Amino acid sequence: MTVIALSGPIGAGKSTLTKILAADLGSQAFYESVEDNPVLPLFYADPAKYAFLLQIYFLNTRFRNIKDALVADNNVLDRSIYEDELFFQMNADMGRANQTEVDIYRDLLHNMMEELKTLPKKAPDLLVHIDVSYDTMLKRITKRGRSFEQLSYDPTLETYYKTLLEYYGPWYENYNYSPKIRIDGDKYDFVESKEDQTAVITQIEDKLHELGQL
Ligand SMILES: Nc1ncnc2c1ncn2[C@@H]1O[C@H](COP(=O)(O)OP(=O)(O)O)[C@@H](O)[C@H]1O
Ligand SMILES: Nc1nc2c(ncn2[C@H]2C[C@H](O)[C@@H](COP(=O)(O)O)O2)c(=O)[nH]1
Repeated sequence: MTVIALSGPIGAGKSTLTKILAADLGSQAFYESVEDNPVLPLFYADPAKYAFLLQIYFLNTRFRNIKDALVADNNVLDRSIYEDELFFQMNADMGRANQTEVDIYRDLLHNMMEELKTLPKKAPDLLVHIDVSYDTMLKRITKRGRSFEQLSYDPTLETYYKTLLEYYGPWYENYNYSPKIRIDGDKYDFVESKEDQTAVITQIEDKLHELGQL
């Protein structure tokens, strides 16, 4: 039983690599709630009003995903729960949540994380982190085309995305819930190039071999 979690900024390629990796390993893919997420468009329209609600929504849906993924065989999760606090901290630092909301959210998150310790597997076996530059991130957000994520929808998203990248660097360095591997998302086009796709899969499989998980 091997559980892999993807991490990385918006548009890094997590969902795409989750699909590729799950197909390659014969695992089940677990995606975060985006298309069916009723709060996400509200958040992008009015971040200060909906930051807390969106965070609670993601926490709830991700926790359900994790409970399913950590008890079944061979799964790939398209974002780790460990990134949730990064998002909320950043939004709070940008003035979109107050200290009471931050304190309540943290308490709830840590309370729920305690529950994970009772599961057969307490953390993923491997975190696969996709690193991207701002230019790559923006190119992919544009390519995917969700209207409310576009700079034309809200030009202040440029600052939001650049700040997000600044939070991700230290987050990845400090991440220690499981072994981890960094994929160069600028270098590898695992959508258009079969060769790049193979190179990325090989890096991940080599790491799984090294860990005795494959
Ligand atoms: N390595 C890559 N090279 C080129 N395009 C990519 C790559 N990874 C993802 N994409 C494209 O970028 C967009 C965002 O990818 P997605 O997997 O949805 O990102 P995430 O789940 O991290 O937000 C999609 O249109 C996808 O086809
Ligand atoms: N404020 C938050 N936004 C979040 C969180 N997790 C995801 N998201 C947003 C970012 C994207 O617009 C969308 C999907 O994320 P992808 O990286 O998969 O494109 O949801 C969060 O915890 N807080």
